[in-house]
Amino acid sequence: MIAIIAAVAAETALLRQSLSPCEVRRCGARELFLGSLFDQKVALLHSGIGKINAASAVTALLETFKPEAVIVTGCAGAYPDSGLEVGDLVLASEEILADEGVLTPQGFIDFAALGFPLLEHGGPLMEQRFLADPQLLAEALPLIETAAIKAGARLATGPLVTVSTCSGTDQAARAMVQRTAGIGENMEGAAVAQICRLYEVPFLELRGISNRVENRNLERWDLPAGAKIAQRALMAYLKGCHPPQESA
Ligand SMILES: O=C(O)c1cccc(C(=O)CC[C@H]2O[C@@H](n3cnc4c(=O)[nH]cnc43)[C@H](O)[C@@H]2O)c1
Repeated sequence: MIAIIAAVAAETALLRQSLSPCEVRRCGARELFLGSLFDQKVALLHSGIGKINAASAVTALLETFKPEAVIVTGCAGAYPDSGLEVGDLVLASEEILADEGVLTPQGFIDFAALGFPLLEHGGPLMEQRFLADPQLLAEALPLIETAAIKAGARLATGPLVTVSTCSGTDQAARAMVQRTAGIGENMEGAAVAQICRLYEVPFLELRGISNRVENRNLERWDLPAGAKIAQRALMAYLKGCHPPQESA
């Protein structure tokens, strides 16, 4: 089974239309949609926006199921100089927890530099970056590249940054790029990646660009366009990838 997590229902409407059958079950405090998509068994969950919702949703899921992979989807903002525009695609090479640290007169100090582990699993994890599963990423890249070309969209692969306070100024966006080398920003990905690491479940993240990260101007945002391209590309991936081995 492949688990798909998005923040809100609008980010999975197309996926749910194609899900057959579409059985609705409880998963902790949330609804879980179970069915098949292109011969892949899929469990689909809406976490709600932000890291707390995302961590709680994926924890409830992984306490009940042992999926072969967890894929995060939805919208993201494109950082300056990423080459990405609204309607493009981003596949995360890694996820970065960008808020956890201390802002000092000398700049931001992350938890690793402070000496606090964010995760104790097989020893302390002294970093706040979580890699996408290399095998999933290698399989997904060509399939999503093809989907992007068909849709006339660009695809970029690189670090995605997870924040609680979104960057609503050009200055904040540039500072975040300088600090993280990220190509885009979201509010859930790193939380899901951290919990996947804890449960040793492969993690992948594919998002559609809904906005540039810049001086806040909602007239330039297009959340439906970001959600649509991400779902189209995710469907192309599910259609083309090998069904995962069922775990015992
Ligand atoms: O009203 C605003 O200025 C505003 C700023 C950032 C995010 C929002 C949302 O409504 C969050 C939507 C949802 O989509 C992801 N997302 C999309 N663009 C961004 C972004 O530039 N920075 C952070 N997250 C973004 C996020 O994962 C949320 O789930 C509104």
